[in-house]
Amino acid sequence: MPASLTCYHLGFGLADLGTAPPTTALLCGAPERARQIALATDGVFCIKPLSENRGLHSYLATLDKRLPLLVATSGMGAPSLSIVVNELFALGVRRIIRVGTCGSIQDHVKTGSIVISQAALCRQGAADDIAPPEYPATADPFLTVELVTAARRLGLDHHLGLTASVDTFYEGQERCNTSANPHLLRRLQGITEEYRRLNILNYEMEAGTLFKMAGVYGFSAGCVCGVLADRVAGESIVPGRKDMAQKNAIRVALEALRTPVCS
Ligand SMILES: O=P(O)(O)O[C@H]1O[C@H](CO)[C@@H](O)[C@H]1O
Ligand SMILES: O=c1cc[nH]c(=O)[nH]1
Repeated sequence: MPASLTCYHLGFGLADLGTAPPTTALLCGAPERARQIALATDGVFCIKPLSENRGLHSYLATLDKRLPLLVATSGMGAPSLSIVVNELFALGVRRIIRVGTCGSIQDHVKTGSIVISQAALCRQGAADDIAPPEYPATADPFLTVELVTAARRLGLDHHLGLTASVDTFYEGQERCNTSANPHLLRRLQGITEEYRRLNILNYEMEAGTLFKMAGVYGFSAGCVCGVLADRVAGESIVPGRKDMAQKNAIRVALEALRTPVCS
């Protein structure tokens, strides 16, 4: 990509990334989480905010003044993530860790803990524009080992397993009591129980498409999410769990980058 070009959606280009452009990105659904990582996390030094175009807050940073890091926002859902990831790849990013939040659908996966996704059941329309539905949505195994090792080292309650990535927070995750739409399509009624029996751990809305893009484009992707909803007990976000869940997901991602065991 020519240095003079600005990515249309991200709102910055290679010329903004200095002489050693980051090849690693942390990608959050929420702009506040990107801001928190870049501006209020031990060991992360923000070189400069890059853009807030369309609410996609991005920062140029380093980890421990050593590893160049892009901290970016994907927005919610796969269509937005696909645009952001496409443009990050064009800028030379080759390793992406999604640092997200999720809802647990298993009794043993408690709120406040974290889930590291080894692969995703990808029920996402955007991903079908990139690869066929049956194309595997898998995380980079080495990066995933780094995330699990980091969680262990930090002594955090964590789970490694399968994630369901879907397009909607309400209908697609079988919410009808807390949704403005109480009518669920027949094919979605009972879907959470079905996924539970398939040993899927959690619901979120981006990992599957990220993993498929990683396979097709040729980059390394991982995903760590803090659990803030207990979908065995109910539909709502559990108050008071969000901060800890997010903080733990951030800690795991940074620790994985800090102390790699696979390379
Ligand atoms: O907290 P983030 O990273 O946005 O992730 C989760 O939260 C959003 C829904 O509330 C979706 O984007 C879902 O994947
Ligand atoms: O239940 C949840 C919580 C966060 N994000 C989701 O997609 N679902």
